[in-house]
Amino acid sequence: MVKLLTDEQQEAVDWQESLLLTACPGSGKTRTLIAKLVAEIECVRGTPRSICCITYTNTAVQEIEQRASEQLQAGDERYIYVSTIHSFCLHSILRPFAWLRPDLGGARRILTRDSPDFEAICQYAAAQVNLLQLNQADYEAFESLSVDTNGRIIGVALKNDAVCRAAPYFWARCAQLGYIDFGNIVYGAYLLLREHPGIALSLCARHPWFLIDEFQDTTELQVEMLKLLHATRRSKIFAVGDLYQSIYGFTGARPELVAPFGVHIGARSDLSLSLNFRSSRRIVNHAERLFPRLPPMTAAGSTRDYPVDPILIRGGTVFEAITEHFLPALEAQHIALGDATILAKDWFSLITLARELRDFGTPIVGPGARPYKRSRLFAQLAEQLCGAIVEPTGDTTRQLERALFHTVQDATGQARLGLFGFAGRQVLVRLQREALRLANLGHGAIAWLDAMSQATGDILLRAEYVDRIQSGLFYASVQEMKADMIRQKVDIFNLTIEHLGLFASPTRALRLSTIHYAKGREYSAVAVIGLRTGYFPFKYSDDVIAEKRQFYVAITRAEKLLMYVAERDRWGNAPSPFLGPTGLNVLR
Ligand SMILES: Nc1ncnc2c1ncn2[C@@H]1O[C@H](COP(=O)(O)OP(=O)(O)OP(=O)(O)O)[C@@H](O)[C@H]1O
Repeated sequence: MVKLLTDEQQEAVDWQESLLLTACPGSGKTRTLIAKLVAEIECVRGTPRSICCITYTNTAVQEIEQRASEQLQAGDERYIYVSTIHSFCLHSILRPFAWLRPDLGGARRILTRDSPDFEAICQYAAAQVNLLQLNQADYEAFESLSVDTNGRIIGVALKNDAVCRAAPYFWARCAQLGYIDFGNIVYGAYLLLREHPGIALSLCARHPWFLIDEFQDTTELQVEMLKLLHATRRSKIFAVGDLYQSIYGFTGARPELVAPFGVHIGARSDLSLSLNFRSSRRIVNHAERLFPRLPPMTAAGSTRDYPVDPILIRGGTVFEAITEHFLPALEAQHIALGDATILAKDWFSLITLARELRDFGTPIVGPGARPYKRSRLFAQLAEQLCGAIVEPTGDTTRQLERALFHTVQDATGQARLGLFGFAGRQVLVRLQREALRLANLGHGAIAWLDAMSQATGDILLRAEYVDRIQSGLFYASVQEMKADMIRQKVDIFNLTIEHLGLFASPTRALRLSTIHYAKGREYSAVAVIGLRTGYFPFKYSDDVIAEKRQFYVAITRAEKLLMYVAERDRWGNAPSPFLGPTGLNVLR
């Protein structure tokens, strides 16, 4: 099914040279990108080439693949290659060409926050510089370590002197244990591209177009890589983004690199998408007060005339603001809980609220909502199996397949791609049948978890996806989940299959999330919390405009209802200056 495009979207798709497209919030950036992806297949069909699309997160990759597949002819999937920047660097550059520079670590496992050795590696590196107690911010700084073209540290880690000093030990320890971190994946790929021009030639022979999503959040390293690709003169670049939505400065993103890059590659840059199909006119007006655009952003979607002004709630606690104002407003406007979100600058400000809302009986998803660690081996598959029992959706099989694949990978260290085929479906049918049988016994979620984790081990052992020792890991991880829940003071005997299923199909629950998580998403109703002086923007912030952009991203997620929450804090701080005369002017 071909989606209709506006004239401005169509003009961008039809442009046959490199293009930097500025797109205001809700202007159909993704729709335009997908239309370009599908349109350019015409020039590669029947060849070994494909159109390469690089986007920011795995979720965005899945969304683009899925939405594109609705418009593709049978067999055309092979002509699109959608990937995150890290996956592109790893699979298209580092691994195939690692033999040119084995020291760059192309053959190593990827180190993520969930890797079993992550904390031990950080602690080892920190100890080398006499940092003996690591806090959350230190782990985050290690996790986001990234470098510029000269290998110098950039981004948030720069503000953490101890982590900067510990970084060489961190990288050396990673190498020793056979890991590579995200920062070095991109840096290693850049070095290979720079030192071996043949690599760029081979990539450009394969991909006549590179489509780049969220270009405002690109780093110097990524810009330099694109320049090296463009220098072959064999590929064109279609980059789409919005400078006002650049919120990844902490990973080294530099929106000021966009314009010079456009000039460098001779890209057209006068085209912009200015119709917002997401938000009501009243919400768009607020966004325009924050960052007036040229041409102005205009509400053009079905919610255009929605008659509710954004609301400011001040004083009281966040919990009171949500339960006494936001939830009743959702009910009055007939907005489902699953269509609404509460946004905060960082996830720890959501933890207490999550606990209070859980006790209040409001179904929620997001940080603090899960009473156990998400990384527990059996957690993801258990949630998906429960979701399939409680509320199967059109996407259930696909999500189950993905969960099963990841669970087997975590248990065995092996990527068993066969799980996405017929053999995987057979295992899934067995798992689902057993999950349903056990749920029908009506003994509650804890008994279900115990029995189902053992059954999963047996089914996967019989299908030869795990060995005998690995088959016991699922039950063991359920014991860890139980311990997590007891620590969180959850009444585990009242936990139901519905509770577990909620995390798999969050359409019935209110989502609590950070603004970064919400980027690229849209909700009928949004409450932005923490709008206090000193906190938003942070009183020691050296980049208030970056925080203003973050606030801009938050308010432009809303379609119909927008609520600002300036809760009371113990220092009696006034509401955020973003709400005052220099910002939205909603303070009286
Ligand atoms: N030509 C169009 N006609 C009608 N609706 C459209 C059109 N283009 C996009 N939309 C709708 O507008 C909404 C926003 O689209 P999308 O999420 O792609 O915007 P975006 O530009 O990526 O936004 P943001 O940058 O804020 O994340 C979606 O619901 C989409 O279906």
